Amino acid sequence: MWSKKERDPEEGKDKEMMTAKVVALVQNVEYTRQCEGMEFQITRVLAAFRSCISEDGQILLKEYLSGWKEFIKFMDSLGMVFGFISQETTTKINIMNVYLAGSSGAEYHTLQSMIKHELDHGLVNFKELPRDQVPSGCRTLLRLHRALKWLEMFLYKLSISTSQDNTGKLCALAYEETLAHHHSWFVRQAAALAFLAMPPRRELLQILCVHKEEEAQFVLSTTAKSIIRVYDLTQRVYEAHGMLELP
Ligand SMILES: CCCCCCCC/C=C\CCCCCCCC(=O)N[C@@H](COP(=O)(O)O)[C@H](O)/C=C/CCCCCCCCCCCCC
Repeated sequence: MWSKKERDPEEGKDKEMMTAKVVALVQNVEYTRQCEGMEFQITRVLAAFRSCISEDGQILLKEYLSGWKEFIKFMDSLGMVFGFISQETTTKINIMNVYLAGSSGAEYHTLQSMIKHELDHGLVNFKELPRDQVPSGCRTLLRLHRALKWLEMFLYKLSISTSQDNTGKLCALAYEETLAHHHSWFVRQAAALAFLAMPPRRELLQILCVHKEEEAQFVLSTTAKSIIRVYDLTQRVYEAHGMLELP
């Protein structure tokens, strides 16, 4: 897995290196030309996750969710087999958007303000999920947060893979190590079937507008590191409030 130094390239001199790498990728004329016309663009994921941590260390929910909306385009490009995953992600994003657009929308500007608002108003259920209530923003975002760990693990495995590796197996291994224990038996079976339909590595990299091996490592590791920063900060905030196991 990514080393500690790699996990937080924003510290010290690595901050300039990380920012320079992201800028280099986004401004790479040849790379961005390769992406023209593509529905899913990894550079939009980069931009979203790079911009969702404010200067004072807040997680900006609008930007966070815009990164997830780009992920849905990726899943939709993989076909119907991934439809239930895409639909589930859309459902979670829609719940969040109702809160961001609602009468208390200002309280949902950041993860931290959302947690304070929902705790202050007794909106977070620590014991069970009442079926007759809209799930809280804290609980809903936690589900997306957990999935980011899967993505981090999958991107890492993909970044060190070769053309001989089976991407479905990489998906499944990352899923077993991160998300599976949060899911029901039925969901785990459905996910396992979806992984069988994962396109080969070469096709996946084409969706990422990557046509050279050396580009793959750079694009995947740069993307992963922008996601890791958000994941790690979100994890610390949830942990500080004892909210990592919200039902
Ligand atoms: C080459 C890489 C480019 C990056 C693009 C990757 C985009 C995909 C990123 C993440 C996809 C996973 C999102 C799934 C959200 C799951 C939320 C969740 O856990 N929901 C469960 C719990 O919710 P509650 O029931 O407690 O409300 C829900 O029960 C599960 C529903 C079924 C869907 C879960 C399937 C999880 C599969 C994870 C592997 C994703 C494979 C995507 C392949 C691109």
